[in-house]
Amino acid sequence: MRDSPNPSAAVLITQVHLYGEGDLVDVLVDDGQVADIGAGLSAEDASVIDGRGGILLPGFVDLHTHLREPGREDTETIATGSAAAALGGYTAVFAMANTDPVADSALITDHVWRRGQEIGLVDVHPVGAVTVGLKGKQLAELGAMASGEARVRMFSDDGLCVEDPLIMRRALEYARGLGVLIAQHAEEPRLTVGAVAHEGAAAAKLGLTGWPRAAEESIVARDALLARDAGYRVHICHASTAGTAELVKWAKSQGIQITAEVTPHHLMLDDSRLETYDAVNKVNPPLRENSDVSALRRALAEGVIDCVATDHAPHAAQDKCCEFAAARPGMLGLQTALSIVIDVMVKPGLLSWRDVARVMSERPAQIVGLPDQGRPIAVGEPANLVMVDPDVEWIVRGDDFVSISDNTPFEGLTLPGQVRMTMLRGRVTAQEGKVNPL
Ligand SMILES: NC(=O)N[C@@H](CC(=O)O)C(=O)O
Ligand SMILES: [Zn+2]
Ligand SMILES: [Zn+2]
Repeated sequence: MRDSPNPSAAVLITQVHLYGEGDLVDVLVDDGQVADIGAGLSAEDASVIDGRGGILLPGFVDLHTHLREPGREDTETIATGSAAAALGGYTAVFAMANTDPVADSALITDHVWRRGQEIGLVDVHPVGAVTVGLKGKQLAELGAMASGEARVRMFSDDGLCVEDPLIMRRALEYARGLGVLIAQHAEEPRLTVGAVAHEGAAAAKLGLTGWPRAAEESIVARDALLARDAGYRVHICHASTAGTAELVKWAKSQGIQITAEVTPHHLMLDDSRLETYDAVNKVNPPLRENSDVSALRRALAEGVIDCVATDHAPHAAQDKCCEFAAARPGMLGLQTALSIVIDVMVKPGLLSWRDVARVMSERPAQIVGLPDQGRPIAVGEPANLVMVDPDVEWIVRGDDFVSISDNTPFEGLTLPGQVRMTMLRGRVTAQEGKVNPL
């Protein structure tokens, strides 16, 4: 575990419900750790944060984010993405490798890690590419990235699928030797040539080329079998169909080591959104049908899908405000993820607050093997925390986000729940909507 660069002063968080449960308590944080928990605590030198009955959870861990640095700093940087993460309640994010240049060497992955630490708002863990240049032909130097300063623990060609089954098989075998995670963007490219939207009635009516469910599900099934034979784990990025949930359930029932994430947008939106031809709704995998949305919610509630990951994908206005087919896929997620989860999962009773801690913090930390994140809120544990006011409602305005880009599909929506404070190793990184840089 890494030490905090400047161990912070003591902080007393008063009047919070741990995991939204039980009586109100105070939590004393000192030297980067939870030092005491109880009613009516006092501490001479501590700064006090009035919890006002808020909910205290372990800081969120995002297994899937795009920060666009290096290469597209006009759309997001490690600094602005870190700020968005802290404001969203995150204490660790995994930055995907599809940058320019691609993060397929320790030179790049170490740079991303160091830059994240300099900014100090969230631990930015670089994801290494599985193949050189994301080209799918030759394995990247996974070992060199894993043993670099960033200690890369997750590899993915996200944006593209590791399409060749032999390369995927080799990747899993190497990953097993290194103890790292392979995360697959499941898309059989021969089935998605020219595809821009979910293959269904909505796309047919609008004349948009369809991305069939089978393009995702065939890779999920294949990779489950490859993981079985490798005797090693595989992680499925952004599950988007009912069939993917069924396949993951089946694979788990066979003892196959498979895990899966779902995005907030796939938990809330469906392809009825396409009608406006507004490319803010264009994303990979595409928004599916209402029946898929329901199945994904159920699968997350039941633990078939392990966690929520944002797939935060900033894009410039000129890459979004254009013809639907020409627009880039992807949408912002870091600053809306919690509120969407509250709206579609907590409010209808599908998840408790303790479950929110599980799907947004504990499971992702376990899946990727982060020892200091997703820990219980208990004395002696690292103080990576988020405090939430579940009752406040707010209106989404892309312009208000700290991200450089503003491509949110939730523009104008009233959402519940606000992050009041985020803390990384005892240091407040965001409070009442403001970030607190080092
Ligand atoms: N999700 C997306 O639609 N886009 C992602 C790539 C990806 O996650 O596949 C991006 O990098 O913009
Ligand atoms: Zn992807
Ligand atoms: Zn992605």
